[in-house]
Amino acid sequence: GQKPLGVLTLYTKLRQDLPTVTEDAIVEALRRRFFKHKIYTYASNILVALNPNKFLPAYYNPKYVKLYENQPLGKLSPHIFAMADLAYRAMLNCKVDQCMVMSGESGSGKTESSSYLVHCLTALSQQTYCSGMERAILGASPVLQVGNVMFFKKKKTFFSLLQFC
Ligand SMILES: Nc1ncnc2c1ncn2[C@@H]1O[C@H](COP(=O)(O)OP(=O)(O)OP(=O)(O)O)[C@@H](O)[C@H]1O
Repeated sequence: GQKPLGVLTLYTKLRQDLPTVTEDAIVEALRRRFFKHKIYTYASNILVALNPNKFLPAYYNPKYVKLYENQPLGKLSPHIFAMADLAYRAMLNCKVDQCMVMSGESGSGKTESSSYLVHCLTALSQQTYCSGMERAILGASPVLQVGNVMFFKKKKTFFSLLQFC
């Protein structure tokens, strides 16, 4: 296969896309992408999501959960499912609680993005590699939302999605 994009390559790619890193250059790069209906952009391992204010079916086809599964960040085009997969895999591999923080002004899409993350995490956790026992535990531990924090449980590790504006 294809050589995965490492952090260095990603950085080089960013440098190519943004020869001068100023606020104007960043906004302009995001604007150019937005007009091509590309609402997701990586800044290193952070995902910047722009609110398209309309449903973009091309992004959320369920097959993309599978496509982004277990892929190094940056190999495929930026996507919220890639972030879900990254955190999910870190939880499974390192057996350490994971926390995803979503920050943005009111109306920027935090709640909407949370539901895409929940959708993807739920799908990932129902994959066939889950043992029957894990599935039983998952089934008994539905996602819990307390205020702006959503919790998932998988074995002894917790998942939380935090939102703030
Ligand atoms: N990825 C997206 N695709 C389609 N529509 C979106 C997306 N993100 C946001 N929206 C639209 O923008 C609206 C506002 O988004 P959302 O409610 O998620 O904002 P928020 O950041 O949670 O706001 P608040 O902080 O006020 O709760 C949504 O109701 C939805 O119509």
